[in-house]
Amino acid sequence: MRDRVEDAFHVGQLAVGYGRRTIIRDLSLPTLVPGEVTALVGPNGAGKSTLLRAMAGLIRSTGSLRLGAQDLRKLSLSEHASRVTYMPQTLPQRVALTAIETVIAALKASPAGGRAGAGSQIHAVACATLSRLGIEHLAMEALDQLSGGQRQMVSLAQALVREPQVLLLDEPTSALDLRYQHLVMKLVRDLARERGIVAVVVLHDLNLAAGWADRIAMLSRGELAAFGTPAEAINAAHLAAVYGVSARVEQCSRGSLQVMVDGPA
Ligand SMILES: Nc1ncnc2c1ncn2[C@@H]1O[C@H](COP(=O)(O)OP(=O)(O)OP(=O)(O)O)[C@@H](O)[C@H]1O
Repeated sequence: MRDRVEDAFHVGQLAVGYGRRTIIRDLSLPTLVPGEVTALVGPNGAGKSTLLRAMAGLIRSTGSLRLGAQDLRKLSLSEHASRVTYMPQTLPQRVALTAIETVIAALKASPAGGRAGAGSQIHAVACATLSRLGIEHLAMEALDQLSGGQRQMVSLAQALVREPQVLLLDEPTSALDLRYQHLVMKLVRDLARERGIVAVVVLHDLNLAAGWADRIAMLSRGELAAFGTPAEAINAAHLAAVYGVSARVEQCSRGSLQVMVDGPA
């Protein structure tokens, strides 16, 4: 298990933009600790993907990005990527490879591939990852013949097999049916706990976020509007201010939060 302090992820005074347009200005997050899942939520265009890509080192930003004592800005992009894995919103290219081949390729390209050792072990690790996601039956299917949701699951397998310290998932459930949405969120939560991963997941479904995330980071126009446990961050006042909706947030008989939107505020 990773150490909560040594392997915590720190994002401080981050500023990100495209050309001259600033999207995120002076954004700091409370420390993200290993073993916890943070759901990054907010309206369209709030800057969620931009923030995730900056955390992954894929777009230029200023401010502080640290993993424990390690300043991520001092690392090469590949070193950064070996610690912080980013799964983009866009689905994998329709390449002429099977699902298992794409997972093996991702594993071989990461330090986890070196740790896995020989070819047969690499194959076993890739198979185990597909099984854990409940998609072992897709192993020999050509990626370009899979549905959008199935390709999203393979993309997630590619991210998980790299064994990152920080896992950044941009809308990993957007193309999934109900069962797989919950299966993916449960898996991310379980893996975060088991392996001490810092997981940040962009979600639009607030009920999914409230059900599976330890923390909610609510973004509005490039700024952090709320951060805390689901009960702290998701409430009628925040939903009205950030999303412009009139909503009720109630606890269901099993204890989880339920968001009911009555309409535009
Ligand atoms: N490559 C880009 N070049 C220029 N502007 C961009 C680029 N990507 C995003 N933007 C702008 O940055 C702002 C934030 O976009 P971003 O994709 O980060 O939002 P988001 O919160 O992830 O939205 P959504 O929920 O719709 O995916 C938007 O105004 C968008 O137009």
